[in-house]
Amino acid sequence: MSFADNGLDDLAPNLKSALGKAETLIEALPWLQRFTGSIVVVKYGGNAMINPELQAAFAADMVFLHYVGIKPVVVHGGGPQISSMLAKLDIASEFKGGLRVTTPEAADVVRMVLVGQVGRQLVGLINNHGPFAVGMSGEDARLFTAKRRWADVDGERVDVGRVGDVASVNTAAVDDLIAAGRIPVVSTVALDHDGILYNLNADTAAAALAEALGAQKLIVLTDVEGLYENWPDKDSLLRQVSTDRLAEMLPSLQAGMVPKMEACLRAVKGGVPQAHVIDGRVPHSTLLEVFTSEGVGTMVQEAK
Ligand SMILES: Nc1ncnc2c1ncn2[C@@H]1O[C@H](COP(=O)(O)OP(=O)(O)O)[C@@H](O)[C@H]1O
Ligand SMILES: CC(=O)N[C@@H](CCC(=O)OP(=O)(O)O)C(=O)O
Repeated sequence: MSFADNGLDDLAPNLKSALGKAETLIEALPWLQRFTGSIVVVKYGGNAMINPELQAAFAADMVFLHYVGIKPVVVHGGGPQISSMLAKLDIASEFKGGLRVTTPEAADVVRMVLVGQVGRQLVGLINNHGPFAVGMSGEDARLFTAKRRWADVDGERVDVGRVGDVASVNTAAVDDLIAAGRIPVVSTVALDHDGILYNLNADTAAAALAEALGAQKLIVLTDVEGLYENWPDKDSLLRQVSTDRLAEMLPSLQAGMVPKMEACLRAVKGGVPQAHVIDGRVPHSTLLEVFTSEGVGTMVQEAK
């Protein structure tokens, strides 16, 4: 029963509205109890960084999580930002199986854009609230060691150049930052054992990091409401999908959804209890996911 329905009809409108806010806060209580002290890995996709207001709202959400005792770790993308820089530099670029075909020259541009632009900007927005965010790339303290990755195009293994998978994760530096009350902001480039630079898909890297950190949740912000069973039929949004069903669906998925849903599957199979794909175009969608009973987007979990 809501406060407003509780025989309080003659209350002044401002007090009614305040009671509504109290209701919202109290709805968060079970979720605060459940997630306080937990690590939540949040992947912020380049397509969800639509405008400065949304980016600022995202940054505020991370700081909110921090203040309520949740430990957010941000892994950011930047696909559109990389594409626009490659176009400016007149370097051709295409995707195969959801992965960017990456020449050595393009890998340098990926590093420049992710580490030097997108990561910096996010760190700055979070730090508008206090000295919380520290940016790092997969190269720093050898967070990720990369190994070469091939794309899967209609069941065929396709060479996409300097695209890496995560061979191993060394969480030491991220652990230190979390222990110091900081918010790590991770850019997804990494070196392999021979020191060669690789471009990691940010969903893939976020999943590997969530698994290695023992995160309670992986939240992936993108530019659709979630996973649609029959894309692009907007009535086919899945609110929940089991790992078994997702594994069956994977071969039929298209474009960016392929690495994204592979990543969610990998995280949950690797012990992360829940992975969520949510709409980053909605301000504060992360808070809606974590603190409301109905959540938002698509949740992936093991079949019970
Ligand atoms: N089954 C599906 N459900 C939802 N989106 C899909 C599906 N299949 C393909 N897509 C496409 O995948 C896109 C998200 O992937 P991507 O562009 O790589 O996002 P991001 O930059 O957030 O990682 C959506 O905008 C949509 O066009
Ligand atoms: C190998 C590969 O495709 N890497 C991605 C890295 C950035 C990324 O993943 O960004 P989004 O999350 O915004 O898609 C790329 O070059 O676009």
